[in-house]
Amino acid sequence: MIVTAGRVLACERSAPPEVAGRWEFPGGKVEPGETDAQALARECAEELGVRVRVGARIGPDVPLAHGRAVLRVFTVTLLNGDEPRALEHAAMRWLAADELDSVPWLPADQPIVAELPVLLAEGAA
Ligand SMILES: Nc1nc2c([nH]c(=O)n2[C@H]2C[C@H](O)[C@@H](COP(=O)(O)OP(=O)(O)OP(=O)(O)O)O2)c(=O)[nH]1
Repeated sequence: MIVTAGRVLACERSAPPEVAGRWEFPGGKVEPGETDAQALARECAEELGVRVRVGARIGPDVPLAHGRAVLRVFTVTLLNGDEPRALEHAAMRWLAADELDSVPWLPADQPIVAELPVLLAEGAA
């Protein structure tokens, strides 16, 4: 989860068809031999073209529908003034706390998104 000036970066999936058009936090699967933080930093570079420092975990681990993995979200800080670009997503938006419901999040994200207004108010980044 990337937060800048009280807004969280939401990304629209372009594929596969069953989840295209749904919104998510940038990230992806942990590869063998990677830590969670290494995987997240790699995915941020691949998907957004940014360098990041991975911070604290937020929200619960949410089991994914297929039951073989969990969704785990961390705060990350952008490094060196890097600005995210949607290299693999259909679109990207910076959402304020009162705009979180303006996009259709993936189902697994909803318990985490529900905690964001409090985290944003606390200045999580
Ligand atoms: N990155 C991300 N994935 C999410 C979120 N919510 C959610 O249900 N998912 C699911 C979608 C996918 O089934 C899985 C992440 O897989 P992915 O396809 O993004 O992973 P990846 O980048 O490694 O892709 P690939 O190499 O397997 O093609 O987690 C979310 O907020 N962010």
